[in-house]
Amino acid sequence: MLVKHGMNHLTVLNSARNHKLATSLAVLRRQQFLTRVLGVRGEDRMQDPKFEADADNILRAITPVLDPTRHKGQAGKIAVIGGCREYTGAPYFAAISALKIGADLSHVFCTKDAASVIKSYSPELIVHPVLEESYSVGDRDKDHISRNVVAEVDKWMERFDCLVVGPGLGRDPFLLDCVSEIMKQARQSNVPIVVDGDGLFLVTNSLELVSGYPLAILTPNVYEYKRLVQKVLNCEVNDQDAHGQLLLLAKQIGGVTILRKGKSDLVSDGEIVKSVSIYGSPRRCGGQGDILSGSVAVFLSWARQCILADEGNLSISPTNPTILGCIAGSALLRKAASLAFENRKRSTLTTDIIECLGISLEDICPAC
Ligand SMILES: NC(=O)C1=CN([C@@H]2O[C@H](COP(=O)(O)OP(=O)(O)OC[C@H]3O[C@@H](n4cnc5c(N)ncnc54)[C@H](O)[C@@H]3O)[C@@H](O)[C@H]2O)[C@@H](O)CC1
Ligand SMILES: Nc1ncnc2c1ncn2[C@@H]1O[C@H](COP(=O)(O)OP(=O)(O)OP(=O)(O)O)[C@@H](O)[C@H]1O
Ligand SMILES: [Mg+2]
Repeated sequence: MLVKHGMNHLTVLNSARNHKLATSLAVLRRQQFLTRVLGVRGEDRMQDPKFEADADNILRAITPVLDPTRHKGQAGKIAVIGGCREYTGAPYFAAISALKIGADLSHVFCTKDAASVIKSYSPELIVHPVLEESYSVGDRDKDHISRNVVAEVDKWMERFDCLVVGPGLGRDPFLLDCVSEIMKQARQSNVPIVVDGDGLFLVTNSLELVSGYPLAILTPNVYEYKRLVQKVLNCEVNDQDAHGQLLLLAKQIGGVTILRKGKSDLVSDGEIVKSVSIYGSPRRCGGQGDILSGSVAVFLSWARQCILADEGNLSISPTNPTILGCIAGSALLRKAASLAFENRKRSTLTTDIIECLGISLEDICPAC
């Protein structure tokens, strides 16, 4: 085929090398330009040490001691809204991560197709097959079905310390309408919401669901962040002023907390910006964001408990529980990913990282 086009392997290799060289030169020139203009390399500004969170101390401060007088439920009850025909892994990863970190109960609200599959992954999860997609509803009374779906989740709502909306949710319009109603109920009950994956697709198109809700956390990956920036700020992602843009974005959505995932994780509530740059893993296998959303939900719940118990005298800063939850979740995931990679190298998978969550937390705050 190559010969047919008048190229042999050597010419292809040379042209590939030349292309690589030209790209490297272009990157170098751009970095030199930024260094001249900004005084610091653009990428490095995202890892400026003065913004780096004191993640270990935060983890120590908010992780509850294993007190024998506590009863089941006090270490956290998390619910994941997600899981459909296509995706069963994502809600499982989020929900099981919450348990592995130390939450007492982890629920999953998903479609009927997904439920038995998720149950078969683990008997530890409480799985509710309540969500419906358009294909299963057909011409039946959609209003009636929607009311039932929302009521099924709502009867549990008061018990939850945090909802995670989106891992493996899919994008079916009827299902997303029901989830919008569930989010409104959660907000009315003052239940914190971590929005991830397809939940971000929903929220980006219906910002009013989270706008002005201080207990909402958005955890966008690179594409989800791009879509959010385009929608809210009407511009492109600006990595030269990543902190400023994230601050502005969080402020524009009424002070929600945003955890921008990437080489460094950046967190802002519209007032401050913090970064977590602990070395994680070079493996980018799918599912790591799901571990993060489940972890953030648990740490946010623990941070809120701590703040209530200490009546605001927490010895760490910042003190916003959503920011604390994001920092703790991000740091723990990165430590676990690093440990898993040490053992598994290129074959590191999300399930390997989940197995390292416990030991990674143990290293920072021993159970006894
Ligand atoms: N095992 C599982 O069940 C998993 C399910 N997941 C779920 O899958 C659903 C979809 O999430 P994804 O993060 O995969 O989202 P997308 O389906 O939007 O993106 C999938 C991939 O497509 C590419 N892509 C997306 N937008 C792009 C763009 N604008 N330009 C170029 N490339 C682009 C990227 O490589 C991206 O990682 C979510 O519900 C998520 O929670 C993921 O969490 C991964 C694991
Ligand atoms: N380039 C990177 N270098 C180091 N860590 C990264 C990098 N990109 C992402 N991460 C880490 O991986 C975690 C998951 O981020 P990622 O962007 O993979 O999420 P995601 O695409 O939503 O994942 P999922 O597949 O679960 O949907 C983040 O907390 C982040 O710390
Ligand atoms: Mg994701």
